[in-house]
Amino acid sequence: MAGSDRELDGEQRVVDGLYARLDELRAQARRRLADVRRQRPSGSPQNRSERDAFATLYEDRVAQLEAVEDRLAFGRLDLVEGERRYIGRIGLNDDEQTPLLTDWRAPAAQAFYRATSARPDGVVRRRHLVTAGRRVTGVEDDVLDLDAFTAAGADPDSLSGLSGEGALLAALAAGRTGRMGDIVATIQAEQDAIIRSELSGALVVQGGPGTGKTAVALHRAAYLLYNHRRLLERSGVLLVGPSRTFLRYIDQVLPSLGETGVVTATVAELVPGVEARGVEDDAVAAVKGRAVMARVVARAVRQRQRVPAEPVRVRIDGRTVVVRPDDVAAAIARARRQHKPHNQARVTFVRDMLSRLAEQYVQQLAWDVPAEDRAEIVEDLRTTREIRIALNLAWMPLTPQGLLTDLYTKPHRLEAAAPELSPAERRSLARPADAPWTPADVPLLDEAAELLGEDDQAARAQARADAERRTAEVEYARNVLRSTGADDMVSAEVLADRFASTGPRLTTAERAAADRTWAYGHVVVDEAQELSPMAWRALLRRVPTRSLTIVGDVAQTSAAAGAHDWARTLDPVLRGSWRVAELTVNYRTPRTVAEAAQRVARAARLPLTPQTSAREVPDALRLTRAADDAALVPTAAAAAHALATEVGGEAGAGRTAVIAVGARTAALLEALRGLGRTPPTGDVVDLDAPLVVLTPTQAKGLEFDAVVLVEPAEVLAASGGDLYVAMTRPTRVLEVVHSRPLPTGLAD
Ligand SMILES: Nc1ncnc2c1ncn2[C@@H]1O[C@H](COP(=O)(O)OP(=O)(O)OP(=O)(O)O)[C@@H](O)[C@H]1O
Repeated sequence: MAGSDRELDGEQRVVDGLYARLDELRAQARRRLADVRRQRPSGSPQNRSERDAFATLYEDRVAQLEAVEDRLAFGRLDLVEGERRYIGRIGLNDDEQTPLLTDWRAPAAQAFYRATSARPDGVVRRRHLVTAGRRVTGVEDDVLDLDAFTAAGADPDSLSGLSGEGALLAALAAGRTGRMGDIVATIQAEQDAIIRSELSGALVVQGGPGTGKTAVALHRAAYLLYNHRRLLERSGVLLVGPSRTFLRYIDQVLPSLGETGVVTATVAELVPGVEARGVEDDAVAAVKGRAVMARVVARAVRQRQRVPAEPVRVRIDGRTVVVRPDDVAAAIARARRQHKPHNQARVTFVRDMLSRLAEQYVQQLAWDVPAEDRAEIVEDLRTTREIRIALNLAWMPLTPQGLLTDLYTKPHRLEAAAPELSPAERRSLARPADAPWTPADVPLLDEAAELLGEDDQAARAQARADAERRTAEVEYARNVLRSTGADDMVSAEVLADRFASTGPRLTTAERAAADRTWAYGHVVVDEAQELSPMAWRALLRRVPTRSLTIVGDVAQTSAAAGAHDWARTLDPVLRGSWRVAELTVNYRTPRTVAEAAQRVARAARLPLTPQTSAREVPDALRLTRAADDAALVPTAAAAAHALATEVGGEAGAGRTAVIAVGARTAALLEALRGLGRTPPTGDVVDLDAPLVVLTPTQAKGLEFDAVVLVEPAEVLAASGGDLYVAMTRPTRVLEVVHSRPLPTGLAD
């Protein structure tokens, strides 16, 4: 993959020019930032927030230009008409606006990923540039149109080779760092088609382990942000992952692609203000995740709108008013007809009841009551304690937390609300009032929040005032952008958001993350097979446009409430309007390991997507037998210790994971400490560590150079999907340590 010296020199000169331009732009952005910061901090709040908004703008720009340092340019297209086009991480122009480097997401770059010799698309030659820092160390060419290539007088000897695989294989063989990297230089055609698929609608990407689903999802997010900047910058993009550990694993990919504004969350984090730290049995989580729980929550809300059995008599200023059951029933019926959330409809109910009670009161007076006095009577009734209690009992103002706690702590309430659940299932939901929320509670709280709503009178008045102020701010921002020539960097709307003189300056991402009812422009869901029906409902509420990228593998499901079949899971919530794309090449797992994993998966009857392996690694699958159960943990720890040394090398670069069922992890950690290792512990696993101990669920979506899988029969007993996940994490070695017989397929 070297390329002749002359070729390398030529490319070096081009690459030098590109970095020089990058440096120039960085200096320019830094200068502008310094200028803004130098402005006096005094002045009106409007001036101050404007200064802050510009400072953020330039800070973002500096950060973006810093992040693209590595492999700034990685490709070149030679076109039939003689044009040469360099492809890179971002687009660069010179001062005259002549393109120097084409952004990989631009239409003009597409042929770099898609052109083949069967369909060259006007490309004569595609060249991959291999760089180390700013130095060009090699080039690798695919000639797609050999006739045009020689007709143009090019020297076939200048070719480095006719295969396009070198750059890809080099990327795949690189040691793992504990953080996912981008694949922008080596995206493959089937991946590119998914990345560039249109924004609208729900796209499901199904593929076996290691086929690049996560990588593709992240590059698609970057692609959509680039091509629909105005829309998505304001509405935001949400990326949902299975755990905080996973989100940390991928958190550098989007910045390295020049994108920083994406909101990342787990389903457990979707309701602002709710921290779901509780743990519970998967079986209980599965009950909470069932679709029928939507009906249960709705019923629980309706059951808090109650007609009293007996009339309630209240004395007020020497007269008696009666809260009559039939009045309450009529008022409830009227309020319900508005189809508003519970707390908002309650306002109507209370108003209606007070006017009925006021009428009773007035009837008892010997004189005509003018309208203004009537209002006073209503107010007196409203503040009378007994009346307040009677009306609250009929229509209680509720919080989502209050409603759910009531269901979990009062068996009679749950029984009334959830006749669909068996008595044993209902008992399994019982918990003390002060127990922490669990991840499976969050979609239920969200469902409740949706049905309860907030008392929105104050909010509506505020919204009107905000809208007026905002129109003025956008107009002002537009003028500022026009006069400073910065209008290609940010839209007037986004800048106006940052002007907002109230409160601290917030980016779209920050505002979206803090608002339960935020409507995102696009949502990307990774490891989507784990989501329960209730989690899907919570998620879809956040994308009214149904513009989604859903990536996952129904063979890797471990959650009992998760999906084993996309149609069964998605049809009820997306009404059949979704499309599927498949990925079929495993770029991670060595062939022997991938094949063993597929045999095991087939034996466990998992819904497998066929795949081929891009990697051949000798001695990748190792089997180690421990004498008996007592020897299992010490043997596994010793194997992990040795493997970590083997793949870690001198620089300690490689990553090793020990994967075992939860009941084994404490003993494994202990044994490793005994060997002088210090594997990290805690909720969010530190993936920078050279050696970690994980359960299959924690390992989901991650990858390591080497994996020690402890007692696969145990993992299989918990879930076939778990074993499939655990076996497909390594890029170089899978060492299986067992004392019990191996599951079918593993050793064949
Ligand atoms: N085109 C590519 N070029 C280079 N590396 C790639 C390419 N596609 C995928 N990879 C690498 O393959 C590995 C697996 O990718 P990724 O984690 O996205 O797979 P996945 O399908 O999400 O796997 P899983 O289902 O196991 O979570 C990653 O290291 C990724 O960088």
